[in-house]
Amino acid sequence: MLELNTLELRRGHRQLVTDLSLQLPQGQWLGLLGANGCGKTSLLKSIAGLWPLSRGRVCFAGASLAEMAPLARAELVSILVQHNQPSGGLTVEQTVALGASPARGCERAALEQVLLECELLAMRQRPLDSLSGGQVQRTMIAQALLQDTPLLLLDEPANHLDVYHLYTTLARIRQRSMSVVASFHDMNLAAQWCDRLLLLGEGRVLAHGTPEQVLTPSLLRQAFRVDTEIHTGTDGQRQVRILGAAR
Ligand SMILES: Nc1ncnc2c1ncn2[C@@H]1O[C@H](COP(=O)(O)OP(=O)(O)OP(=O)(O)O)[C@@H](O)[C@H]1O
Repeated sequence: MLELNTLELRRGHRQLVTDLSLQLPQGQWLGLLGANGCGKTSLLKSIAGLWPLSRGRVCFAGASLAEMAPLARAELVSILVQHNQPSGGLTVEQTVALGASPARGCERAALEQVLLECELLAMRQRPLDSLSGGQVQRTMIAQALLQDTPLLLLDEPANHLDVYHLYTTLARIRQRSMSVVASFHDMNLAAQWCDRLLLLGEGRVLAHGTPEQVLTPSLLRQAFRVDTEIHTGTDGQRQVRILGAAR
């Protein structure tokens, strides 16, 4: 179980999140939504212990992540960050292997498995800086999966991925029964994959709940300054159609 207890998050003088408390049961997915600059990446980094909270605690399985030694934390949490710059000369396989647990080392079978899952076997020897954006993204997702942690943080997992690779990658992560906190710009994608959504804006949490509770025209107008129409599919899933800038 991931627990966020009375979190407050700031960047410089700007307050991004205040008084955020929630619990995410093991295996569930929480989607972060909100306009550019509202604090999705900062919140993910704070959960991972990469950016300090101004107040509050993040606990996983009852232990405070910030108070844990970095190696112990790396056994529990992995993070996919945005704007990955391919580092000089490493191949796909070498880059994925960097995700290996320092305690357990790089287990061959686990490495082969994630290369297979992320459909990287055919390009395993290619230098990362020779790949397309989507191929780099799949490599970085494979690196995070090799860590094999119970909590996975994904900053815009959809970046650069075509619809086939996006769907199959998320479906394979789903099969692993990890808890996931992921930021999305596509609200329909978030509604499809997440059990709960957290909508950020105006320096606070605008809403937290199921996709049905969060994806409403009034909340989306407040968060994104757009008018929307919400449909419910035959499978009961929320579908948002953007009508235009709010009038
Ligand atoms: N390294 C930094 N130093 C100072 N301020 C930063 C830094 N990174 C982000 N910020 C600021 O913190 C705020 C939140 O940024 P953050 O990247 O968390 O937003 P976001 O919701 O992920 O945005 P986007 O949708 O554009 O990716 C923004 O105002 C941003 O300018």
